[in-house]
Amino acid sequence: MTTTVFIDGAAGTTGLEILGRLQDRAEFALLTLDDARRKDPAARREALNDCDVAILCLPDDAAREAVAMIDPASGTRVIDASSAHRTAEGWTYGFPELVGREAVAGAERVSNPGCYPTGFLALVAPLVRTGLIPADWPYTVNAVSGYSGGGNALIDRFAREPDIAFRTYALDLEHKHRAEMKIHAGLEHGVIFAPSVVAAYRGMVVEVPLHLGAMDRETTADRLRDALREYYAGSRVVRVREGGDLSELLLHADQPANDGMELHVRGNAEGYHARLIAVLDNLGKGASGAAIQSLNLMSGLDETAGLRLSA
Ligand SMILES: NC(=O)C1=CN([C@@H]2O[C@H](COP(=O)(O)OP(=O)(O)OC[C@H]3O[C@@H](n4cnc5c(N)ncnc54)[C@H](OP(=O)(O)O)[C@@H]3O)[C@@H](O)[C@H]2O)C=CC1
Ligand SMILES: CC(=O)N[C@@H](CCC(=O)OP(=O)(O)O)C(=O)O
Repeated sequence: MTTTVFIDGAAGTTGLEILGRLQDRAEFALLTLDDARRKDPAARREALNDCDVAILCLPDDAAREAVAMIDPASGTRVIDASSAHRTAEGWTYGFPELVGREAVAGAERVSNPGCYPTGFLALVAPLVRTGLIPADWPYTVNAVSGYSGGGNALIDRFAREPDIAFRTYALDLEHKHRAEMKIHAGLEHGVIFAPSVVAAYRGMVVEVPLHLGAMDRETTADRLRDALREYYAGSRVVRVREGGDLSELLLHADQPANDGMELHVRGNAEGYHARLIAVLDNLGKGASGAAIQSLNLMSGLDETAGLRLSA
C-alpha cells in the first residue's frame, strides 16, 4: 500500500532533506505544492487533509497553525519537525529507541526530537532510567553544531559572514531545548546548556561531562558504556563505540549526510571523570533521518528503510 506524504515547508533546510530521502521510495507518494502555492493557506489546508501523513518542516507558529488546519475526520497523521509539540500532551516523542518502536508505529501525532536533545537524551536517558547516574544531578551539556542547524537564516548568515569560525550562543542560559531535555530524560533540574556553531554545514557533537567521583555510587565509565551498549544492542541507527584508544573526534566542514548516531563514553584512568559524547548529523538523526525513521514505523516498514547509514 502506498502512503501519501505531504511535506509542509518542503522548500526549507529540513524539508529538502526529507524530500531527498523520499524521492526514490516506491512505498510513498508525494503531495507537493509549487512555489507559488507553498505558503497559500487554502492550498496547504487541502494538502494537509488529503495526505496520509503530513511532515511539518516549519517554524513553530506555522506548525501549530498547520495542525489546527487538519480536520480530525481526515485521518491525517502528523510528524512535526518543529519544537512546537515536543513536550505537548497527546503527542508521541519521535525517539523510537527511547519511547518504543510500537508507540511511534501506532501514533497519530509524532513530535520529532530536537537535534541537540537527540544527542543528550541518547546518552543520558537510558543511564538515568537504570539508576547508573542520578535524576537529581545538575547536568551540563556542551555542544557544537554545523550552521544548517539554524535553518535558512543561519545558512545565509554564514554565507554573508564567511570569517565566522565559531559562535557560542544562548548566553542568557535559556534555550528552547532545555525543557525537552529535562522532561524526556526524567531529570529533576534543568541542564546548563552551552550550544555553539562552527563553520561546517552539517554535523554535531553533543557532550555531557560527568564528575563520576562525586556521584555517590559505584559508577565507572566502563559500566556506563556497557549499559549503553546493552541498551542499544540491535539498533542499526544508534551505535556505541568501544573504549580503546581514541585521542580525538573530528567534525569535517563537508561531512556527508548521516542518519545514524555514534555514542562514546570516555573515562580518565582514576575513574573519577567521564565524558559522554554523541556524534550525529543535525539534519540526519537530528531532524530528517529521525522523521523518516518515524514515518517508516508509522507505515509498517523497517525503521531503517531509506536511511543513510554508514556500514
Ligand atoms: N535545521 C535543523 O538542523 C533542524 C531544524 N529543526 C526544525 O525544523 C523546522 C524547520 O527548520 P529548517 O528547515 O531548519 O528551517 P528553514 O528556515 O530552512 O525552513 C523553513 C521553511 O518553512 C517555510 N515556511 C515558513 N512559514 C511558512 C508558512 N506559514 N507556510 C508554509 N511554509 C512556511 C519557509 O519558507 P520561507 O523561507 O519562504 O519563509 C521555509 O521554506 C523548524 O521548526 C526547526 O526548528 C529541527 C531539528 C533540526
Ligand atoms: C545551530 C542552531 O541554531 N540550532 C538551533 C536548533 C536546531 C534544532 O534542533 O531545531 P529545533 O529548534 O527545531 O529543535 C537552535 O539552537 O535554535
